Amino acid sequence: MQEEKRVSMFDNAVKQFDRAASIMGLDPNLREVLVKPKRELIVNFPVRMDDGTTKVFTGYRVQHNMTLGPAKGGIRYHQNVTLDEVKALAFWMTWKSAVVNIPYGGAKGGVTVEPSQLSFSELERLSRRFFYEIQVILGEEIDIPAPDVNTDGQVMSWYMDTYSMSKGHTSLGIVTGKPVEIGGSVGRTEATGRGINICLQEAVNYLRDKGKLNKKDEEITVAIQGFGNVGSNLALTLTEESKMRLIAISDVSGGLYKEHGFTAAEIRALMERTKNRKKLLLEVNEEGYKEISNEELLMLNVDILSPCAMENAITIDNSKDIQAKLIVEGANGPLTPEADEILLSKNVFIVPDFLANSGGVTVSYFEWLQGMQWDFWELEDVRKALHKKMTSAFYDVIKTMEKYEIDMRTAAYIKAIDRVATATKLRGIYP
Ligand SMILES: NC(=O)C1=CN([C@@H]2O[C@H](COP(=O)(O)OP(=O)(O)OC[C@H]3O[C@@H](n4cnc5c(N)ncnc54)[C@H](O)[C@@H]3O)[C@@H](O)[C@H]2O)C=CC1
Ligand SMILES: O=C(O)CCC(=O)C(=O)O
Repeated sequence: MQEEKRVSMFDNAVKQFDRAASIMGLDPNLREVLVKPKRELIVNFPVRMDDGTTKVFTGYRVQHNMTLGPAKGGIRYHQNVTLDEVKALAFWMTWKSAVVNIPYGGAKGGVTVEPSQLSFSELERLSRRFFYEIQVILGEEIDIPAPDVNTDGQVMSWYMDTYSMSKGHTSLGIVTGKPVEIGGSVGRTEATGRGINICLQEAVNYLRDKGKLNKKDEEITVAIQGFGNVGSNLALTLTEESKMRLIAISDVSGGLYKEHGFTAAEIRALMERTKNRKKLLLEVNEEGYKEISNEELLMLNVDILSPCAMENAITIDNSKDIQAKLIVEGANGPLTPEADEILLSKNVFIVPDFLANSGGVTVSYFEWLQGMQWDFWELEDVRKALHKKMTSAFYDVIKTMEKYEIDMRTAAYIKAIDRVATATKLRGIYP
């Protein structure tokens, strides 16, 4: 595990790309162009703390590729954020936008900070100052941030306000994931989880059609790691819209197990109680739930596992003990390449992260369209459009997978690389 952690996340991501590039016979000159990030910005910026002292924080914004349209991707606040991590996440954003066929490139940002150590007003000062610092490379048609780990609608509101103050007018298109009251889109908060559930349901349909899963929905068990924006909204859509049994959930504080499955009402209540980053286990102590650790959750005897927390949750060490037959990756990069290989060799069907979690950026795109036109959609229309985009991307990738007889991650790369490579060639590699 130590060995794996020292490996660069960006290098690991490039290994995935290279596998697809070699299968599709990508021109090596194009490979050079498509792998390297276009811009990498590092900012060290001061924040006044409540006790009157000043702390200097480090933040990043990486724009990986902008061929198909403006760069797009979230900003995370976490103590482990590094340039290498942000580069990998920006890289995946390029292929995410391309695979779901929206006119965006890829970017990502982050600040190295443990946000639970900040007061509300320190968080606001940090957010405003960071956004102001990276504004030099942002713009409504250049690079549009969004929420990621430990950032939310409130942080997006401060970003939008900071940018708008410097422009002298309200700029709705500069950031997505805003609250609906200030130009956000209905359906954005739930979008990533809802999109993962669409992929999960389609993967089950596909495996049933192929005779690889012979269970009714009622007999299918699911475990979800992570109960933040992504994991909790997946839990909610799954329990509301299918008969599958969600038997385990978890967050950083640990997990909860319920043999007969959580109901949608229970998930709603847990979401309400864990609002504002309160921890699942510290908030819940009723009977009926059994406490389990995150490691135990991953190894449960379930049909479907969805890691929706952080990267590298499943490694060379624990992958051998995973019993799920279907993994739908909600987080970005939850499997190390070694774990991926081990699970594929055990015939586990893996729906890759940048396809499965592309519902968030898809509804961000809808939000951006609405904001740029000052014209807003109904929830039903957002959900319908999301469903159409996700199912069409899912089956595009399935067709590619069957054509080359490869795994779904490599197929998703081939589909996405092909789109960006075609656009790059049409525009000209050496403008
Ligand atoms: N928010 C979004 O729209 C999107 C997020 N993602 C990815 O999904 C993942 C989760 O993001 P969000 O839900 O937005 O973040 P969040 O900050 O809302 O929630 C993160 C969750 O993971 C849990 N967690 C953190 N460290 C953990 C650990 N070591 N073990 C178990 N649980 C742990 C937290 O307690 C929390 O429940 C990240 O990989 C993110 O990049 C991907 C696509 C879009
Ligand atoms: O909504 C967006 O623009 C991007 C969300 C994100 O950061 C991701 O999909 O990883």
